[in-house]
Amino acid sequence: MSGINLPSSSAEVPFRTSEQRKMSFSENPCGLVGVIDEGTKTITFSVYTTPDFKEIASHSVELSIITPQDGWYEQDPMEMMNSINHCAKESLKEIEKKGYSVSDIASVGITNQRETTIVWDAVTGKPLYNAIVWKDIRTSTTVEKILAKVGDPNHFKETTGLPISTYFSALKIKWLNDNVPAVKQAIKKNRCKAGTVDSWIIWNLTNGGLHITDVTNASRTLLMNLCTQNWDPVLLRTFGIEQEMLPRIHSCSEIFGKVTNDRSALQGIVISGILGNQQASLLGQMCVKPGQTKNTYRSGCFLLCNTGYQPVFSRHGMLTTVAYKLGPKSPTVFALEGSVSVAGHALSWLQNKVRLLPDSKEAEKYADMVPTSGDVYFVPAFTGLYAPYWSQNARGIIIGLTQFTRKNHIVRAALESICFQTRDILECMHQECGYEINKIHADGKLTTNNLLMQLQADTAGLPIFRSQLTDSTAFGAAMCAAHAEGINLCRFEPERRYYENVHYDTFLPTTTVAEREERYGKWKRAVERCLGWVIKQKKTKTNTAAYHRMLSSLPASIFIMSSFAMLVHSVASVKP
Ligand SMILES: Nc1ncnc2c1ncn2[C@@H]1O[C@H](COP(=O)(O)OP(=O)(O)O)[C@@H](O)[C@H]1O
Ligand SMILES: O=P(O)(O)OC[C@H](O)CO
Repeated sequence: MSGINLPSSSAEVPFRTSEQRKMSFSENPCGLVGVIDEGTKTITFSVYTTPDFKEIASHSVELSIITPQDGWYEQDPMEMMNSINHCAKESLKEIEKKGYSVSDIASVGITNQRETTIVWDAVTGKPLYNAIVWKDIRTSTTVEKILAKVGDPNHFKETTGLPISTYFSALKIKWLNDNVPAVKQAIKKNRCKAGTVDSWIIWNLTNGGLHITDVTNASRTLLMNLCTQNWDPVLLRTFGIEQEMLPRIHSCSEIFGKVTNDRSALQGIVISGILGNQQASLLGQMCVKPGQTKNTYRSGCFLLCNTGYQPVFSRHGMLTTVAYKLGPKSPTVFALEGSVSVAGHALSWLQNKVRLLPDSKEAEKYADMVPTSGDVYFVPAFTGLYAPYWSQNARGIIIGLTQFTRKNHIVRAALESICFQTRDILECMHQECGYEINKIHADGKLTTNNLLMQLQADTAGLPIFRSQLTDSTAFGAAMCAAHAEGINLCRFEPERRYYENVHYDTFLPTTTVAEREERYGKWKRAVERCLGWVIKQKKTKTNTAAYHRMLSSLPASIFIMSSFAMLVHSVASVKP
């Protein structure tokens, strides 16, 4: 099957004849596709039929998050693998009830939370540390040091499309190398492997046979050159990372290999798709033409605008990222992305930490009990703010409280914060890519919240098209896997899927321009107040060690002065 030159959706590829279909289906007559969706909060395994992509089974479990210190987010890589296996087993039971068997699954696609970084021992296959999750900010001191040297947060932007931020994998690998002796040792012995979650999953499924990633995940590391789509030697040197540690970069859709791990429920199945989860939902939403835009509302919120074959470099805080590359010989399609680190996570916080909500699923009910947020604004900058601010020193704020404020107002303000953050992105996106963004395709669990969708339309002044597909991310990954040359289970048919199969609920704006601008102006004032809140990073155990290492390289007089300052600090922190 020839590669399909998306996004020019008119680049037609002939339908397979029934003879060809029989041939390619000879091994797997039912042509099912499985998807591992490893999100920050939830792991799901689902199974789709082809070529109509009906979901016939799905099983999810929540993944624990470990927060050893404020701003640190970790996950257990072994729990990830066990959960994936559990979900796969449960889904396989479901398909068996429907008359299928595991051998009907022709291939499996993987989509994952991006930037989250894992290092492991190539010999034992064991993780050398917990996964450091994308929103973790332990590397903020390193970021500050790099910024002090290079001056410009966009120093690597032309090469990578990304600003220097705690968000990206390079900083996390550097931290692991600098702070975890087991990692340092493994690197010395040439046994250390590193990667994003997709690489870890594939390494495990193939018993260490494959150490690979795809171009979308690699484009989120701050180590990949967007032009060559390979690891950049200058960046590797800058972060002190050996190329041997890193996976080989592939396209998103090709036959990578088979699951060989005999403990995996997926043993014997071909792996033919890898895609970061936000790129997968861009595909799943059929945003395949330049200018088409989607926003996914999950723990975070990620708005991507397809910019076609040319990377567009942002001057206003958007990221330039690879959207997809559907085969080794297919062209690379790029996107501009506005990333919001806290969306649904704000609701989880209201539920689990401050207990204003019994369940984030009930946010709509609670927020709907009041007609407005009562002029309360909630900026959930728990670990700083991502796009377009990129401020690691911002912290959360709830402002505008009066004696009349009820918890319902705060819940409503949390929903509005998701909408205002999206508006922040839209403001810049339009200036950057020049496309008239006249509607947004919305997906993700949070979009079941009708009030959120209406508030989004009212805040952005744009119609929101909510996909009725249960999961655009998994759907995008399923299409990507089924499209791979040699698997040939589907032809990527944006037009047909768009108009015939996927249905949308539409939410139209009900506010006037003046109302929108007034409220948005207040949001911007609230944001201003939370920027730069953190003046000095708190010293942690580990960065105290790094601090001492740094001190040992300074002249003695400075050392004495610094030690005196630390002593004063520790005396001051002793409680009476
Ligand atoms: N039905 C729902 N209504 C509103 N919010 C929801 C609902 N279900 C989940 N959420 C929110 O969505 C977020 C998690 O979505 P999920 O898709 O599981 O995340 P992830 O992509 O991080 O794995 C949570 O932060 C939770 O607050
Ligand atoms: O797991 P999600 O849906 O919050 O997505 C996380 C993103 O991929 C992080 O960049």
